[in-house]
Amino acid sequence: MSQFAPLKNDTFLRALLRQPTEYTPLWLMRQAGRYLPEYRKTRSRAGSFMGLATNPDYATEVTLQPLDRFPLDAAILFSDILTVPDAMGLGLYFADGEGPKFERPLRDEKDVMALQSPDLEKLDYVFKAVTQIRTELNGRVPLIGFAGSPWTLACYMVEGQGSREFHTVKTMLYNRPDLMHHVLSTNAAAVAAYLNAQIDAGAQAVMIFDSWGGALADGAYQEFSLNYMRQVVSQLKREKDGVPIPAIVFTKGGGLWLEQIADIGADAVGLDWTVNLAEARDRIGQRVALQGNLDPAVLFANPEQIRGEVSRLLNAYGAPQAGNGHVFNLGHGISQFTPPESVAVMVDAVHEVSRKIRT
Ligand SMILES: Cc1c2[nH]c(c1CCC(=O)O)Cc1[nH]c(c(CCC(=O)O)c1C)Cc1[nH]c(c(CCC(=O)O)c1C)Cc1[nH]c(c(C)c1CCC(=O)O)C2
Repeated sequence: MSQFAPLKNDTFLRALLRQPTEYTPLWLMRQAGRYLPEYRKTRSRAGSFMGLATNPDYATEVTLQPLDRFPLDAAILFSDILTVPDAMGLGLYFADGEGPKFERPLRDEKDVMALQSPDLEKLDYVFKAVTQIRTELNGRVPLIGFAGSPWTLACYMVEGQGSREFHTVKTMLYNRPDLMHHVLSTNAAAVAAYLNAQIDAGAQAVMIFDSWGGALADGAYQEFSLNYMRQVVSQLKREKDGVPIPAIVFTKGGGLWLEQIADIGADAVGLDWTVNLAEARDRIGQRVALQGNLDPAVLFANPEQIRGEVSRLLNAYGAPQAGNGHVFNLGHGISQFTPPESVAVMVDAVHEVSRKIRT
């Protein structure tokens, strides 16, 4: 028996498991974030992004904010993928107005060989937040846990920050593939342990974000990103208290490799907005559920256009049939400049139009 309240809305979990649903469930990548004035308020009280993420009370508060505004079908833990390399000792910080950075990036053989899977104690604030969020959700909707892919984490760990060209990490990949593989297998072990601890703490589905897999060449993608996501997925707990825990994998820019991504053992594959949803359904929709894939920029348009684009996507997928399933989402994280009213229009349109398509 679970210590948590029973789920009142399990539409999201059923869609991931390719079971019938009355409508298409949705949630949004980065649904808790700067486009919400209440998020900005809590963030200024906390002082910084990490101040929010490391305090389970704040993390719970901001996780629930988008759900109080919109009838979304899932909550996602408020945290960041870079908490794992931080716990490995790389020293994560956010400089004002810039993205995330590491004080001690992996620069040479000595740095790489010293890398170890982190003591999960150091990430206890994450697991505490998971349990507190699940408790306060009180069965409203399922809670998603997440982690970065081994490759995407390695990009930040070697570059020391975000990058456009990935000069440093790709130099290591081609020049010293042995070192690259050492980083990636350490990351894979860390990510699997981290996701399993989130599942133990109460996460009801998990997602692996491979934001930079699409920066790799064909061949390199399979060797340096996909292989390690497969390792992670194969080590995940797929059940808790007798209930399945679905796993979602998302490679941004992975459209060319959908069949291979669908083959690594996850329940669902996330799609960015460059992918045609009807084609993706035909290619892999009987093997995995699909999640996506509205261009986040659609939310800058007027309500009529938003409803039109939502309807176009839902119709491209069509009515889910036996053996397939669709979770609506954006093709990448929501922009901080999104008007919250546009999100309300989109959420209502997804529920309304998808009910109609089913009848
Ligand atoms: C690459 C990556 C990161 N973080 C993440 C990824 C993978 C997904 C993707 O590709 O977007 C994942 C992430 N980051 C965050 C979440 C929270 C859950 C959610 O609501 O989806 C998730 C799932 C919060 C966050 N993580 C961050 C913010 C903004 C920080 C702030 O409040 O100032 C949020 C809400 C910071 C962050 N963290 C990261 C970056 C590049 C940034 C800066 C982004 C920016 O400035 O827009 C690394």
